[in-house]
Amino acid sequence: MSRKHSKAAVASAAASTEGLVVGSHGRHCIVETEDGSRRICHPRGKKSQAVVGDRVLWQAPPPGQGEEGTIEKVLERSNLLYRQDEIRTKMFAANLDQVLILIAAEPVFSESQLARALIAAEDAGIQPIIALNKFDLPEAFALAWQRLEAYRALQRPDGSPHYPVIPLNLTSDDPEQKEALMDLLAGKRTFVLGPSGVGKSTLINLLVPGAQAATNEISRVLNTGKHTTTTTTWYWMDAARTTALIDSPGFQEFGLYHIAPTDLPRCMPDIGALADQCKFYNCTHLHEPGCAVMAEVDKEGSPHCIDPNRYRIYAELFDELSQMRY
Ligand SMILES: Nc1nc2c(ncn2[C@@H]2O[C@H](COP(=O)(O)OP(=O)(O)OP(=O)(O)O)[C@@H](O)[C@H]2O)c(=O)[nH]1
Ligand SMILES: [Zn+2]
Repeated sequence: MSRKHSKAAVASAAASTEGLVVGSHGRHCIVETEDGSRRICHPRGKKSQAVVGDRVLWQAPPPGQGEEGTIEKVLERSNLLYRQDEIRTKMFAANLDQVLILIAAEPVFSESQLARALIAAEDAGIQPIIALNKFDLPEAFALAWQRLEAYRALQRPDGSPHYPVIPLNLTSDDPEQKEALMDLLAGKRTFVLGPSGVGKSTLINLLVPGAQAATNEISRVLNTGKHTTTTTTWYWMDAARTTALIDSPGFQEFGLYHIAPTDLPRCMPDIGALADQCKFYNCTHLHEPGCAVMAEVDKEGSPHCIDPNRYRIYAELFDELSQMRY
């Protein structure tokens, strides 16, 4: 082989291929190629640290050097869902269409955690859907549904619901419920977020044929002899690979350190709808005279009435995010 030819051969062997990150564990990832096959890849450097949902350019190893590839480049993301506290940033997933926030009649959900998840999704520009599971527990469900009233009432300027809020009973095999869920998810990449015990595994098993097998496969591939902790997992719901559910481990605290306190109204639509009518353009809506937001808190009968719990969450977050900054 001429020198020129061998150079070309090396270049083509080392050519990068596009792939989708479908699993991650620590710093390594599982990349799915166009033909659906999967392999472990390691980031080349700090800049190529990928998360589930990322499109990446990856390279196979040179012949004789095993199966594991390298991620050369993370392609530009359309969005990234993450949380951040004083110490670290935790990236959930990238390039999402929707976040399904799953809560349940039991265990009782934290409204503050729900509000935080909604704020993070708004900030990332990802459509949130709230699903309240376990409607077969009538008393607890009625209470929880009531607690969601402020969320159910939120509307976009055209009168459509700002957050779809859907009741579920995931232990039932009602075909209509399944069909409605399929319709909601069809053709989209949906990240499932929710505390422990709400029914995330039940949801995945209901909608993803062979989910357990897929999970086992990912653990098998990732488990290189070490103990494998929970990971974020991508599931295709259809053979054509157009609809995806992404499941992640639960979390304790949802830090929003990446959001400036003055950005909160933009991410809380009920507050944001009034924020530009305050007397002062830089009103914090906490104490200023002529504040249009404060005037509407718990104002019965007003179409712009702000739920007092929502306002309390706003004020607490404003305080928390301001303190973290100084
Ligand atoms: N009554 C009732 N129980 C449900 C429903 N959906 C799920 N469960 C039960 O709730 C419990 C928790 O469900 P999982 O699917 O394991 O919840 P998870 O969110 O995956 O929880 P973790 O594994 O802890 O993250 C299980 O015992 C389920 O059988 C429902 O609609 N009604
Ligand atoms: Zn104000």
